[in-house]
Amino acid sequence: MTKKFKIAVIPGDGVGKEVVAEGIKVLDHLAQESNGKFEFEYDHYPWGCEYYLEHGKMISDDGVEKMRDYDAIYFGAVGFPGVPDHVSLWGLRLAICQGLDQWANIRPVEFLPGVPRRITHPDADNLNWILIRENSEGEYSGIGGRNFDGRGEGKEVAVQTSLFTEKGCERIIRFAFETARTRKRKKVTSVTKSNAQQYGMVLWDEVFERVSREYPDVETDQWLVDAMAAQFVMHPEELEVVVASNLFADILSDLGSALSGSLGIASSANLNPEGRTPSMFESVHGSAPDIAGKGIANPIGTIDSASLMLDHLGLEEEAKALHEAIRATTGKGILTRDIGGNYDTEDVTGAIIENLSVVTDKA
Ligand SMILES: NC(=O)c1ccc[n+]([C@@H]2O[C@H](COP(=O)([O-])OP(=O)(O)OC[C@H]3O[C@@H](n4cnc5c(N)ncnc54)[C@H](O)[C@@H]3O)[C@@H](O)[C@H]2O)c1
Ligand SMILES: O=C(O)C[C@@H](O)C(=O)O
Ligand SMILES: [K+]
Ligand SMILES: [Mn+2]
Repeated sequence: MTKKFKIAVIPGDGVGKEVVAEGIKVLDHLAQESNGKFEFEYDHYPWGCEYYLEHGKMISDDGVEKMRDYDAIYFGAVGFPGVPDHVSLWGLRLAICQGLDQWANIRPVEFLPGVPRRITHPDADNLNWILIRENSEGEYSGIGGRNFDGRGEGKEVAVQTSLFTEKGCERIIRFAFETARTRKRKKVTSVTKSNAQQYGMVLWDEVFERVSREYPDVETDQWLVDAMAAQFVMHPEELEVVVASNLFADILSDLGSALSGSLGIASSANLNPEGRTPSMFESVHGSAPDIAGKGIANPIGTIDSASLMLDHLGLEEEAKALHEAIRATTGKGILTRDIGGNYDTEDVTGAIIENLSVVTDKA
């Protein structure tokens, strides 16, 4: 019997629209070639900054609730000049991630063959680490305010509060340890700034130490975020599973992707690990207004996120084949401009689809 997966598609803004269209081509190809094993049924949602300019909101009132009907959400990117970034981000990505309690955001840092990397490590081909971003609280609690009594120009104040709960820390830290158990080295590095952030991040550290005692088979390491940024560059071979707060992991994931070549190749999954709600798959990068509409965006981050989605849907073989096809494509030098090539978005997708047939024929 054919398995049917219902996918909500939210291309969003800027290059998000371009790269999601490419990801759908790849998914369609896989479904076509599956000999009736599975198919995808997509619903496209027009949410984003254009929608906001027309309707005064980033997503329809029942939008987040509607997402519960799907097996997964495939997301592009949000944000575009003309709508303040905090309005677009809170109105769409965070509304969905927090509304559906997608509390674990996984962001692999991968060194693809043929992609010039900005790291001098002699064994860069074998580097491969994964960032685990707390995705529900921390610096993204949204607690705060401005202009409490209209103090007037030059006297404004703003309060922005982080929220760390023991439950929130524990579930993401435990998730990191469980992830480490599935990997080669079995090592978790926890990143905080608990010298300066003496409440929330000290709580995080305490939870880390407590949970780590339940995983004696997993090696642990703890770093302050500033030193960790340097470690990313100096000793990437020491990294395997890196767990950090919402904001720190956000920043470190851009650093990791840049070291591996470009923001354009980094994939991610916003997971509700309990499976109570659908998870959302998207690139790490944003809407890239500087290159939007030119057909030159790198589609790999979004296509590789589709591979994470396939894996999540139980299509492990297809996920692996897609990932291998991406590696074969970069290995052959089919690269967009951000990674030193001259190919357009569609060329890369075409090559991935071509390589996919080669990979699946071999299997
Ligand atoms: N998850 C998301 O939807 C998400 C993530 C990051 C930023 N944003 C939003 O996106 C907008 C732009 O943010 P930004 O400029 O800080 O970050 P960005 O990731 O959009 O772009 C940063 C740089 O990386 C390049 N880049 C990004 N994706 C690329 C791709 N696929 N191929 C080639 N080059 C690529 C861009 O051209 C740009 O020079 C803002 O509104 C921001 O809030 C959204
Ligand atoms: O931090 C965010 O939520 C926006 C963006 O920078 C991201 O990485 O998804
Ligand atoms: K994105
Ligand atoms: Mn980011």
